[in-house]
Amino acid sequence: MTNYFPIHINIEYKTVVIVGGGHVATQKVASLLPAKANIVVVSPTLDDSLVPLAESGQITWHEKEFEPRDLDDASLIIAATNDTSVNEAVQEAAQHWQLINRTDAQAESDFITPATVRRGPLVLTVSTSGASPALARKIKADLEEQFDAVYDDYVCFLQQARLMIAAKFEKGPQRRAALQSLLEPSLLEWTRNGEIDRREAFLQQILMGEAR
Ligand SMILES: C[C@@]1(CC(=O)O)c2cc3[nH]c(cc4nc(cc5[nH]c(cc(n2)[C@H]1CCC(=O)O)[C@@](C)(CC(=O)O)[C@@H]5CCC(=O)O)C(CC(=O)O)=C4CCC(=O)O)c(CCC(=O)O)c3CC(=O)O
Ligand SMILES: NC(=O)C1=CN([C@@H]2O[C@H](COP(=O)(O)OP(=O)(O)OC[C@H]3O[C@@H](n4cnc5c(N)ncnc54)[C@H](O)[C@@H]3O)[C@@H](O)[C@H]2O)C=CC1
Repeated sequence: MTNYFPIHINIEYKTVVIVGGGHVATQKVASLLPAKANIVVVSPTLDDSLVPLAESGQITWHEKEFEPRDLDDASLIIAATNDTSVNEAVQEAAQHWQLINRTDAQAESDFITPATVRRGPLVLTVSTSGASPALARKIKADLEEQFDAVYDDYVCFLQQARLMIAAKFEKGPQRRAALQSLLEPSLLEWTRNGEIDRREAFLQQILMGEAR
């Protein structure tokens, strides 16, 4: 089994070439869109759900069969056709500095893509290292329930509060204690209930050095 190294790549405006425009390509596009990648799909056909994205310019569709020069500007490459020989040709054409995901051949891949839950800045990813993609998907569904939509606002609040604490306290035990007290579970509940005043009052107490 490969022990993959998990990283979060800043792929903004970098080119990701997806060869193939079917069901699997659609899943990969969905996880690339929030990362603001420059998504290029090379495929003679395009899944219905991708057509509006191509029309609105959110992805670029090259309506053609794969050729090696399609990879010229790619930082990442995803080979997602239903034809093994084409996926092999994509792999063959990739330069050594380009990272490739063979959606049909994990052992040949430089990287694999996890199942992902996004809640604003909070990003939860699940991988089974390819052992069971279906399990990764199921755990994702469980996480979506456990970490519901309110976490978006909650983590944004924590981010702002952390900046305020960092501006107020020097690095050291007092700052650490203040940051620790932000994890008081009531803050999540108040966020959930829209009790923003209570949340704010609690933060002000922390900033006054009254962290418990
Ligand atoms: C290795 C990896 C490479 C890669 O693609 O990155 C890979 C490979 C393969 N997947 C296959 C099948 C399925 N994949 C899914 C679903 C997902 N697959 C994803 C990732 C990965 N799939 C990478 C490892 C991830 C990990 O486990 O850590 C997810 C998590 C994320 C994503 O696609 O971005 C996404 C959930 C998206 C979401 O819900 O968010 C389902 C379930 C479903 O669709 O409902 C099935 C059918 C059930 C099953 O087979 O288990 C096959 C066999 C194809 C065949 O036999 O025809 C291969 C090929 C092989 O095993 O070599
Ligand atoms: N990683 C994953 O999560 C999964 C991977 N797979 C693998 O991914 C492969 C693709 O599956 P789907 O997307 O469901 O197939 P699909 O049939 O929906 O899509 C295949 C796409 O490849 C395009 N294509 C075919 N020949 C091409 C060429 N020469 N150049 C460019 N594009 C070409 C087709 O036009 C089509 O758009 C499967 O064969 C399977 O091995 C399957 C399920 C899940």
